[in-house]
Amino acid sequence: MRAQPQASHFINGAYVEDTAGAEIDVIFPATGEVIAKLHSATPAIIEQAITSSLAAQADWEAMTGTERGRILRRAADIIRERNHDLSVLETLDTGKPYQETSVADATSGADALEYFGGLAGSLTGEHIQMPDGDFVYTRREALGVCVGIGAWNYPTQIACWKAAPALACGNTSIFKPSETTPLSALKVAEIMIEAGAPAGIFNVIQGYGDVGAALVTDPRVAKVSLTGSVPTGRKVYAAAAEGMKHVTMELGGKSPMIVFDDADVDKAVSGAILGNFYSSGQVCSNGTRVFVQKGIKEAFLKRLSERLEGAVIGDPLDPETSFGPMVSEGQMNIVMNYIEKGKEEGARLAFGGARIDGDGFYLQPTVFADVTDDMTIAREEIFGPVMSVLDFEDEDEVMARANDTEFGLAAGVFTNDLTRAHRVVAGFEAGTCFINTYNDAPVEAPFGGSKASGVGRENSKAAIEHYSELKTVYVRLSDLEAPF
Ligand SMILES: NC(=O)c1ccc[n+]([C@@H]2O[C@H](COP(=O)([O-])OP(=O)(O)OC[C@H]3O[C@@H](n4cnc5c(N)ncnc54)[C@H](O)[C@@H]3O)[C@@H](O)[C@H]2O)c1
Repeated sequence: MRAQPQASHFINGAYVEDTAGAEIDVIFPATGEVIAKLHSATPAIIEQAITSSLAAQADWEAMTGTERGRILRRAADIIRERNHDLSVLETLDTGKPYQETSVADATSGADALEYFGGLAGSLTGEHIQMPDGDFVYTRREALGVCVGIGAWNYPTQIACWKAAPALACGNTSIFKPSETTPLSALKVAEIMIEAGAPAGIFNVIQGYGDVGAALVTDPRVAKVSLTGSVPTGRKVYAAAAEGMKHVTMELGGKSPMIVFDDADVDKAVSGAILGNFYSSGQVCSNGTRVFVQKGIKEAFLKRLSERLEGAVIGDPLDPETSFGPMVSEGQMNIVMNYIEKGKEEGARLAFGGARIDGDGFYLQPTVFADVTDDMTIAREEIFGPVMSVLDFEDEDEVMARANDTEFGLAAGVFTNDLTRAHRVVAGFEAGTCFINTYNDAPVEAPFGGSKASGVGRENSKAAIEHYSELKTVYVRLSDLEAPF
């Protein structure tokens, strides 16, 4: 199986290569096969990307929002037309089942391009009346060159969630995908040109962390948006602060999901499956600490095990497969270590817990019961298919325990008592909350984290504030006096 792109980078409307850059092997996680070989960006490539992005910015911003929006919406349409091919590529790159990529990856990217394309024509400043005829107006201006740095779990979606609002606001965008999943962002860049985008407004360059760091520290870059882990976020945020750059940080989590004993058990089990095993558990907002009220704990665990037996584990390109491999051997080993820690620290293995034999990086969906708050598996982000089930007695106790974490990305509650549901979400220290559902992330709704899980919001109108700034203009029509 080969998925070799024309070249590693896409700059100024064309594929570009520089074989002097460190090699990047792209591996199909289901088989371990190398499907493409790319090169990390050299300083010369980084320079080309920034120069082209800077050169394109003023003319792009000078277009009307409606014109910019039309191009983004055309790109969305092309992505939808090619959803099958793009989804196959995403599956090869990430190992996620086609059953998922065909509905949640390219389509989610297209949603962002369509939504922000639609908003672009309506972006305005405001008029503020002052006494004696004076007034203030604000101009909503682009920031300049915006850098996006991606994680490997949703490569197309992350590229589009960062590029679409940036471009809608008149910025240009440089995207560095994760070195683990570099393929699909190149396709997005190709499609932008096909949709009529001027060369240079969306450049993609590959590379390891050092390429990301070079982009973040370049004084010509105005804004950095990172999707990645908290440790990387701390480094990138600090480097951006040095240059007083705007940032959006979409980082990791260890989110709680609380199931009260009046909840519909089957729906709660569905929520727990969606919030732990979609994308083989490689989702930042996953509700990996599932607090189940004591009265329904055994019923919940029994139903969960029955439902997990129904997971179809296999070739992710087969549309029947519902559970694929981990993205890489390294990530599989990290998760295996956590599973061992869970056993050592006394959690009860209720389901799975083993690697599946073969060349691919497959793990079983895994559930630990009788987990306590101090266990490593209940404190650290695992980023794999490992659910921790914890017991609780009452609401006050579970709220304190749910919030006792440095993370604050997401949180969910399952209950049939609506008053309690709203009280509980108001008490969650998290940016994105769910009632009787888990992990829905439509483009119309803000998405992001509190506490160590992030800064800023992606999607929705809220993202506009993070990709533009207001210039204030005071206009005096009254007499102007001075003390001397
Ligand atoms: N909140 C969200 O929206 C969201 C979404 C997906 C994933 N994530 C998080 O991402 C993590 C998994 O992804 P990962 O392993 O690719 O994360 P990571 O932090 O290892 O890498 C993220 C990106 O940062 C780059 N990078 C690494 N060091 C850098 C540096 N010093 N300067 C600039 N860039 C640097 C990497 O090359 C990669 O492209 C998990 O913690 C997950 O929760 C968050």
